[in-house]
Amino acid sequence: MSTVGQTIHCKAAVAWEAGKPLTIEDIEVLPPRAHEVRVKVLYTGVCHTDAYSLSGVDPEGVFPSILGHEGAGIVESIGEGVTSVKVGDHVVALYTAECKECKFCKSGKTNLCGAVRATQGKGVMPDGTTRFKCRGQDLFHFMGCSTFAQYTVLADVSVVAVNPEAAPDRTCLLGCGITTGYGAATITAKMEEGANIAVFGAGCVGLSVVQGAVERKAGKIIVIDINNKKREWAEKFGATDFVNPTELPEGTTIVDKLVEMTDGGCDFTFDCTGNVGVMRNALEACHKGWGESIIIGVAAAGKEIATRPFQLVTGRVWRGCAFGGVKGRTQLPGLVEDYMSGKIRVDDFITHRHKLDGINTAFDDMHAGDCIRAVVELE
Ligand SMILES: NC(=O)C1=CN([C@@H]2O[C@H](COP(=O)(O)OP(=O)(O)OC[C@H]3O[C@@H](n4cnc5c(N)ncnc54)[C@H](OP(=O)(O)O)[C@@H]3O)[C@@H](O)[C@H]2O)C=CC1
Ligand SMILES: N[C@@H](CCC(=O)N[C@@H](CSC=O)C(=O)NCC(=O)O)C(=O)O
Ligand SMILES: [Zn+2]
Ligand SMILES: [Zn+2]
Repeated sequence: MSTVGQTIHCKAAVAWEAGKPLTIEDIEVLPPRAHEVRVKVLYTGVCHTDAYSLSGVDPEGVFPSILGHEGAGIVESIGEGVTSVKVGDHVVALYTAECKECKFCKSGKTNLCGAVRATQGKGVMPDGTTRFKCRGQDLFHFMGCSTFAQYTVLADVSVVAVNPEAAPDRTCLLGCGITTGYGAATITAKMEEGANIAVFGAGCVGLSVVQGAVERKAGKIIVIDINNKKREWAEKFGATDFVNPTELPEGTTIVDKLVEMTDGGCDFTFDCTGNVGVMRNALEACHKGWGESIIIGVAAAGKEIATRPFQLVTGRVWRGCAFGGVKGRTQLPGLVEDYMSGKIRVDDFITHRHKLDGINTAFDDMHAGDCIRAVVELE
């Protein structure tokens, strides 16, 4: 029986309040309205940002909500006016929308898009309402995606169709972590061959920066992580060096160490931890005159970055990027093809797998230190 135009009853992992485990609930998913797409979610990754928002430190965190933003699935139905995808398309959810018409999209200077960002940050669809109900209550959306549900509704600008031959338990990871790191290295950083780089934090994002740097033929690719288990991971993805900052000799800082290893400082550094102290080290480990530090990590509400302005006066550059600077609708299908052809590694990132009812274990995995990405099957 067709579900088109009907409310769908299905399961979802609901975040009722900050800091509490998710609970598996029967929810109602309303039909998509104009310029919206309803997607049967097949797989979702669990990103550090989901844990960040669930913890309660995200200024945009609203509850009750359905988290998840690293998802892949199949279009179940479309609302009026949707032309960019059709029923049956294999799609990836985009937390960085691309409308192709707004000031941002037309600027050619950024992958950020202004079309749905304001409502997305409030946990609602562009018309200000939600498409989820549970126990008689509305549930908020998350990052325009809400992939911890068997069905979700997204704005059409927040969905991209990809090669249906690509396995959705892999393409879901291109919806955030891998694309973010790979894009930061290959799009945001204008990395020349032989550049010396340092990557702070060897999770999915950091290791993806490493694979992007290898692709750009960087020189030294130094990974810094406080967890020694990450050394093997870093080397597997092509890092030339690994440093655990907690094991440096007394009196030697991580900045001293990196400056010494790179004859004066790195050409590019990347923060993939979300720790503002690490962000400062990453900036100060850059080469005088030209070194660029790219902030990727998401820091908690109230946290601020600091450095001596002299660091910038003397030519170091602080910048940041969302989704690696990748334009989702324009560029993600190509990245999926790059995965299919073996140019981008995805399979290696999957260390843990769960069914929807094991989703809280996926959050525990993330904190246990031996997890790069847990993939959750929605069926
Ligand atoms: N800007 C954007 O578009 C995006 C940003 N993010 C953000 O990027 C960051 C990384 O995400 P993800 O890879 O999923 O996270 P992970 O938790 O998988 O990886 C973070 C890594 O950093 C390590 N780490 C923690 N503290 C330090 C420190 N002081 N020095 C060095 N290493 C440290 C962690 O070690 P341990 O294993 O011991 O915890 C872990 O290996 C997060 O802040 C996330 O919110 C994610 C996606 C997109
Ligand atoms: N809601 C947070 C900001 C969180 C944030 O910076 N998100 C990143 C993506 S993290 C993905 O895992 C991002 O894309 N930022 C740009 C954006 O427009 O949201 C807060 O308010 O601090
Ligand atoms: Zn993410
Ligand atoms: Zn736009």
